Parts: sequence; C-alpha cells; structure tokens
Amino acid sequence: MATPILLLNAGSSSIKYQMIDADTEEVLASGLIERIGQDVGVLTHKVNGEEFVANEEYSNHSLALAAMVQMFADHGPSLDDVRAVGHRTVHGGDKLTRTMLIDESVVATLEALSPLAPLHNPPGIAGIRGAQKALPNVPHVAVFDTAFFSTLPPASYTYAIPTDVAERYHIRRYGFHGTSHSYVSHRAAELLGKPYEQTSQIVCHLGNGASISAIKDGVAIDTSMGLTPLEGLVMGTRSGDVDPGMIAYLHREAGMSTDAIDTLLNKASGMLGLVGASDMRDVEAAKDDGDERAQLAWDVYIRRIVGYIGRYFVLLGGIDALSFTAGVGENSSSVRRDVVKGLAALGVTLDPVANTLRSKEARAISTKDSAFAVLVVPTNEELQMAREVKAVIA
Ligand SMILES: Nc1ncnc2c1ncn2[C@@H]1O[C@H](COP(=O)(O)OP(=O)(O)O)[C@@H](O)[C@H]1O
Ligand SMILES: CC(=O)OP(=O)(O)O
Ligand SMILES: [Mg+2]
Repeated sequence: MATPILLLNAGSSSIKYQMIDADTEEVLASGLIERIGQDVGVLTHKVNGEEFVANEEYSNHSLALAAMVQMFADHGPSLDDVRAVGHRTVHGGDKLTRTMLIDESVVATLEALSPLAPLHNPPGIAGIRGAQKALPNVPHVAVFDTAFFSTLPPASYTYAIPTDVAERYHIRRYGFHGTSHSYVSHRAAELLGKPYEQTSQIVCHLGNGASISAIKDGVAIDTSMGLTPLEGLVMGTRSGDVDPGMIAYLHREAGMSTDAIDTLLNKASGMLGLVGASDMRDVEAAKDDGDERAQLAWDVYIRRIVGYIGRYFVLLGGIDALSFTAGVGENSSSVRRDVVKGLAALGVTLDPVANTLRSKEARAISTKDSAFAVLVVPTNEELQMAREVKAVIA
C-alpha cells in the first residue's frame, strides 16, 4: 500500500510541487509553476521521466493551482489516490510551532501573520484554499519554516526593545527556511557519520531568499533571519541587515511611506538593487565581464556570509561541518570558494577539484586536513515535508 502525499511549496511568484510516496520516498511526480501574475506563466509537470509544459496566464495562485490539478488529470498520476496534502507555510508566529493539521483557526492565524511575511504567507494561504477545494476529502497539513527555530534561546531571539512593546506585538526573532536547515543538517550528520545530537554545524541556505543557521548538539541556537524573512544576508531582492535608522530617515528625508520602504527593502534591494539583476548567475556573469557594480555586489554578498559564519563559529565553539545548500549554495562553486577564502583564519581549506565538480549528490568539498568539513548538501524541503506530514496523519 503506497501513501502518496502531495507537497506544495508556494512562493511569491511560483509554486513548486511534488507527489511523494511517503512509504518508499519515491517521487511520483513533480512540477513548477513560474511567473504567476505575469502575462505568460509556465507550468512544467514531470512524471515517469516525461515532461509536460503549459504556457498560460496564471493571474493568481488559485488559478495556477487549478492548472496544476488539470495537469494531474491529463497526465497523471491520479490525485484521487493522494492521502494528504502538505503545505509549506512560512510564518507560524509564536503560536504555530510544529507541523499540524490545518483547520479554520490555523488559516485565520496565518492571515493574521501575513503582515510579517508579505511575500510568503498570502500565496501560502491561497495555495491552502485552492488545494482544499481540489482535494476536499483528505487532511491538509501545514509545515512551518519557523518550526525548526522554536528552540532558539532567549539570548538569540530577543531584540533589545522595550519588553512590553515586544510582548504586545509578538516581536522576536523567528527564523525561516527551517525545513531546509533541518533536512540539510540531518543529511550532513549522516555524511559525517556522527549522531545528529552530537554535531555542531553551520548551514548556509543560499537561494533567492537566504539564511544561515547555527546548530549545537543537534539543536538550532541561532539563525540570521528574524521577525520577518528580511533580516540577515544579502538576497536576490532583499537587503538583509541595514541600520534600522535608515527607515525613519527615508521616511522623513525622501518622503517615502512605510509601504514604499517595505517594498524597497524586500523587493527592490539585494542583488537587484545593486546590479539590476536578482539572479546570481547574471550577477556572476557580469562580474566576470568586469562590471564594477557586479563586483561590488558580489563582495558585499560574500562579506555578509563570512561575517555570520565567523560569529556562529565563535558562538558554537567550533564546528564539525559547514554546509552549503539551495540554488546558489548548491550550484555556485565561486560563491563557495570566496566564502571559504574569507574564512582562512579558521583553518578551513577547500579541495578545488571537489568544489567545481558538478553533482546532485551530497558531498564533501574540503581537504582532508581542513579544520572542519565543508559540504554541499542539496536541500529537499518536499521530502522533509513528506516525512513530517506522514507522521502527523499516522
Ligand atoms: N548555477 C548557478 N549559479 C549561481 N546561482 C544559481 C545557479 N543556479 C541557480 N542559482 C540561483 O539560485 C536561485 C534560486 O534558488 P532557489 O533555492 O530555488 O530559491 P527559491 O526557493 O527562493 O526560489 C536563483 O535565483 C539563482 O540566483
Ligand atoms: C522564507 C524565505 O525567504 O523563503 P524563500 O527563500 O522561498 O523566499
Ligand atoms: Mg526556497
């Protein structure tokens, strides 16, 4: 008896999905709907080694989801066999801290948290609504990006603002990409051949959004994203850390509204703001062509990562492994090379051949005499979600 589970990972302009047999962990189908909200969207559906592509306008996430359902109807596998649907849900706040069945009160809480994750929670909710309509008779389960970080100690999650304000508005650091940090750190422990609970690790999730986590004895103790997924590293379109004084300054001096500043920092900053392109492949190509703006953006990006790793290295008192994951972390050997170059004081060294080898497998890229292992571990948020959903419906 197979247990097919449908996993939905709704982003601001895309939905990634997989159907996984939770018993064998076999991928039964996978797909990606891109450019939701633009004139022409792209839906790519993969099943049995075949690929089916549709180009249509998907003006919102509900319509995109309806197109996905149609793909399953036309090309299989049948959605009738699906036993549960898992939803990547970005902000769970301080109430929703573990994988759980979705009911109306969960959706209401997610709606209330939307201001804290404006790029992520609204599409997540649209995904839940659309999937509930398409698959009304199976359990729907929410898997939170924040859950892995519910173990952060107060010294890590507390902002130095008046306690009554923090409490009234639930202002604290939550952390995101937790499903990925959890999957990657467990996989890294396997590669190290050490029990998870005995590992100290730093994980760099470098995708469009990016974050770093510090894990001590198998417990997350710090991470670079905070109240919202804006804090920390430089990202595709997000600034990461800035002096918070900049917000009031822009408001007063440039006459910008709070919404305009929010959009500036979340959607027009990062690589896009510095170079005019949010995709690291474009930034790297421009840098290699001698574009000075791209070189500066690259240096800012790398320096921020190196700074966080140094800080977490000290906090952890040394580490067993530093892992790179997500779109940039898995694919850009130059980002990995330059980050490790910046960490020379820690005695870490890369094997340049292993670093540039292209592979989809988790692997070590450091030399034998490196002070700690450097790993590339392809993330698999959907598989991690399938495991958690299976446990919840059991
Ligand atoms: N070969 C590559 N070199 C550098 N960056 C890459 C490469 N392939 C993909 N990327 C980067 O990965 C990003 C997407 O990462 P991903 O983890 O899928 O992000 P998200 O889940 O936030 O959409 C792209 O925006 C691109 O910048
Ligand atoms: C939380 C977050 O930043 O997610 P993503 O990287 O998918 O944008
Ligand atoms: Mg992602």
